[in-house]
Amino acid sequence: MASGNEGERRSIQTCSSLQQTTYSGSSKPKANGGNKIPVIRTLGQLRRWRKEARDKGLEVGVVPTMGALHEGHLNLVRTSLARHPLTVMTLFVNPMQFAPHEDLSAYPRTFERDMSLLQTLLPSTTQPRSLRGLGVSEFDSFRTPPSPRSASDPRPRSLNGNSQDSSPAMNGGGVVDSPLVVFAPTPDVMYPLKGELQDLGKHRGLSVELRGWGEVMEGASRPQFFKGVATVCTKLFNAVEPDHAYFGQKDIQQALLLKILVQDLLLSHPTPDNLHILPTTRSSTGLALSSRNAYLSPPELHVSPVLYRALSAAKDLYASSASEGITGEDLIAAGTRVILDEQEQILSPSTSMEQGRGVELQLDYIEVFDKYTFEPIRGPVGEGREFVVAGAVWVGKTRLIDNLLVGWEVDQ
Ligand SMILES: Nc1ncnc2c1ncn2[C@@H]1O[C@H](COP(=O)(O)OP(=O)(O)OP(=O)(O)O)[C@@H](O)[C@H]1O
Ligand SMILES: CC(C)(CO)[C@@H](O)C(=O)[O-]
Ligand code: BAL
Repeated sequence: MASGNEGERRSIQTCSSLQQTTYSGSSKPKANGGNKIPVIRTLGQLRRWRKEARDKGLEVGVVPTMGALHEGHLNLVRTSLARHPLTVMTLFVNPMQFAPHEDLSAYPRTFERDMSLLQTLLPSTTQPRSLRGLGVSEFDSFRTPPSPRSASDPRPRSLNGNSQDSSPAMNGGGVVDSPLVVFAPTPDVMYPLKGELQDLGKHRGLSVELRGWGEVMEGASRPQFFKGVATVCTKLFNAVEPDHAYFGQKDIQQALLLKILVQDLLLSHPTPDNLHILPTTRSSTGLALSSRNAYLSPPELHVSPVLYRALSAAKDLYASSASEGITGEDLIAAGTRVILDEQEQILSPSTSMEQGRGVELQLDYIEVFDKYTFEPIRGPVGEGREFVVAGAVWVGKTRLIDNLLVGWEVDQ
C-alpha cells in the first residue's frame, strides 16, 4: 500500500484456503484457477487500500451486499468490474435493518461459497491481472487521465493507466493489484459504539432516518428496515468513499431512497448520479433471485413466481388498450386477484397444482407508487406517468418482494 506498511498489507486475508471455483450461471461452482481476492476486515486496512487507489488515480465502484450471493449480486459486481478498475463488494449482514423478531440469526451466511463465486468473475490467471482479462477495453471512466503517451502505443495499460510492466500494482506491490476486493467487517467495525443494534428503542448512538419516504410500502411492513439500511449505507459510503455505487432494482424502494439520501446528505461519494440501479435478475420462472429464496422448500419455490405474475398482470392492465381512465385501485385489484386465485388453487381439492399443495401463501401488499414522491397512486393513473408496481408476499415463513417499473427503466 502507499503507506508501505508491510505488516498491514500482509494481514489482509485472501481466500486462498478456499476451493477455487467457476460459476456458469445457476449451477454449482466448479474447480478453477488460483486467484486470490483480498478480504479487508478493518477500517484501517480499507482506508489504506482507498488511499492507494486514490494515489494511483483509480476509480472505485462499490456493491453493498449481505452475502449469500446469487446471479443478481454477481451481475452488479460484473457491471462494476467492467466499468471501473477497482470494485469493492461489501459483505455485511447488518443487524440494524432486522427488527428483533426478524431473521437475523437465520439469514444465510455462505462466505466460502461467496468467495468462490466472486473468484469466477476474475480471469483465471493471476499474473498479471490485466483489465483486458475482464473484457474491459475502455478506460474512459478513470478519474485521473492515464499518463501521456501516444494513442498508437501498443503496450497494454495497467490498472493505473501506465504501461503494464512498470506498475507496482501489477507487480504485487499492493492490494489494488486485484480489481476486486471484499470488505467484510464485523459489527464492531461498523458500529464502534457497540450496544443494542436491533431493538432500536434501546439503541444508543447515531442513526440515519429518511422521514416521509421510508414509512410506506416496505417501510410500513418493516418499520425499522430503512433506518438500518440508511445508517449502514451512510457508513459504508463514508468508509469506502466510492466513486460509483451499484444497487439492484429488486429492492427498488431501497435504491431510490438511497439516491435521495446521498442527495440530501450532500454526499460526494457517491453522488446521486453515480448511484446506479441495475435491473432485477430473475430465474426462468420469473421469480426474482433473492438470498432468502434459500429458505423456500420445493413446493414453496413452485408457488413463488406468483408474485411476478401478479405484478405483471397489473402492469399489463395499464399497458392494455383499456388503460384509459384506469385507476391505481384497478391495478392493485388486478395484481391481488392473481394472488387470490393462486391461494384458491392451492386449497382446492381438485387442484392442478400438485407441486404447490399445502403451501401457505399470504399477500402482504400490492402497491402502485409514484417514482418521485413515493405517494401511493389512487384514482386515475393518467398517461405518461412514471411509477412502480411493487408487492410483497409471504410464502410459508419467507417474505418475498418484487416490483416492475412502468414508464421508465433503471440503468441497463
Ligand atoms: N435478483 C436481483 N437482481 C438484481 N439485484 C439484486 C437481486 N437480488 C438482490 N439484488 C441486489 O443486491 C444487493 C444486495 O442485496 P442482498 O444482499 O440483500 O440480497 P438479496 O437477494 O436482496 O437478499 P434478501 O433475500 O435479503 O432480500 C442489493 O442492492 C439488492 O437489490
Ligand atoms: C444495501 C444493503 C447491503 C444494506 O445492508 C442491504 O439492504 C441489501 O443487501 O440490500
Ligand atoms: N435486500 C434487502 C435486505 C433485507 O431484506 O434485509
